[in-house]
Amino acid sequence: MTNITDGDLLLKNITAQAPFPICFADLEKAVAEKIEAGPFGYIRSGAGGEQTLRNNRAAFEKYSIVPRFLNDVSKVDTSVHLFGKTYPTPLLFAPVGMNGMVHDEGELAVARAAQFLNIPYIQSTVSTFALEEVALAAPSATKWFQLYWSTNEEIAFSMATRAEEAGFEAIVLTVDTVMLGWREEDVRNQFSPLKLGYARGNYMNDPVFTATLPDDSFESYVQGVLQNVFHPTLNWAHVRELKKRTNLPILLKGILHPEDAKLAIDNGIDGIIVSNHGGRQLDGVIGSLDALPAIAKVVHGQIPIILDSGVYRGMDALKALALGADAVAIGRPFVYGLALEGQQGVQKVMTNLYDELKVSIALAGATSVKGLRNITLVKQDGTEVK
Ligand SMILES: Cc1cc2nc3c(=O)[nH]c(=O)nc-3n(C[C@H](O)[C@H](O)[C@H](O)COP(=O)(O)O)c2cc1C
Ligand SMILES: O=C(O)C(=O)c1ccccc1
Repeated sequence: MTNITDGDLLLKNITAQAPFPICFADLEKAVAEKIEAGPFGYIRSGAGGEQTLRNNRAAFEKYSIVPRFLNDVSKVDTSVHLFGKTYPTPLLFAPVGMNGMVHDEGELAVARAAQFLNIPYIQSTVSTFALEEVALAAPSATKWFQLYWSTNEEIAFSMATRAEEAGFEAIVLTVDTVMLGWREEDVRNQFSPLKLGYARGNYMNDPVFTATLPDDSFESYVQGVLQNVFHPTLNWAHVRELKKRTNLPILLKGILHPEDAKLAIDNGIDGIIVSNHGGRQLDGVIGSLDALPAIAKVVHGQIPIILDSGVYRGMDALKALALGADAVAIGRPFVYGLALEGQQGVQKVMTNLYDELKVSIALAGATSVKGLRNITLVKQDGTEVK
């Protein structure tokens, strides 16, 4: 429970000694000026002509909040309950690979920020640091492991087992990246972080993976990762097999169709992440927020729904929560914070999102995350959507 009468949540940003970018556009601009075009383009861009990337933002802009007043909103409860634990805020760290591209401490810095803020951290398969290193760096953070299936599926099972042994509390199987999207900006910049070795963290120390390599040269590792990380055969039978091989709850990340959400429930999946991978996979795809209402209808509270792709403000989070998400995951914003100021930068970005969310919930006339479901949203044309 946050007491909103504590003071002006914005003031600490105004009196800050060293100003820090306050919104997504400012963050992006600052990072563009700080890091090289290759890594910056890799992080910023979407696939193809970036229609999906634009759809994500357009979807948020299409919905308007119709606030209610004269409720006492002095106390706002932003807490959320997920898989048996309560967190102070409905925000999560989306899995983002290869953090070593923008900061030497990479995922370690992000996981430490997650621990400090008590926000669940989802570590990517293609991280610069190994999951065991992250577990050591942030032992009390809630950690989930994002799994990319492997062509050699024993590698996938090995990683899932390692995650469980290292104290990770859920497996997030990403289903939208069976091959890499058509990323034109990376062609322009002639940039591949995979080829530079930024994705080796979890592979280097995997006994099943290393046993498949001809030698321990850098080139063999990189080739091994490339051969395994893309896995176009992935299907529901693999999901069922994974369920047998792990005791952890499984979430599917990248669900956009209500039928797939239904199949996830039918297959005993524990949660879904409505996402189009931040517009980085198939171009021309529905904005994730636009996909949410139909999915929320089918899921009907049976399993938690997390949404990502384009949540760049507290007010965006509010809209997703009002339309049926239980929590939202943040991608690029925290990566930009990491690039600018490491762990401190990640904390500043997430704290600003959280503070803006608190202010927005209160100003919309609600006093809790659940209460947002009663807030009226209208679409651009004025039609009431809920
Ligand atoms: C640089 C970068 C790397 C990513 N790597 C992964 C990954 O390894 N696994 C994954 O499931 N999603 C990955 N994603 C997608 C994010 O988890 C998330 O879906 C997306 O960033 C959300 O959109 P947003 O950046 O607009 O917040 C990556 C995104 C970015 C920007
Ligand atoms: O860049 C990404 O979005 C991503 O998810 C990914 C997937 C496989 C290998 C490297 C990155």
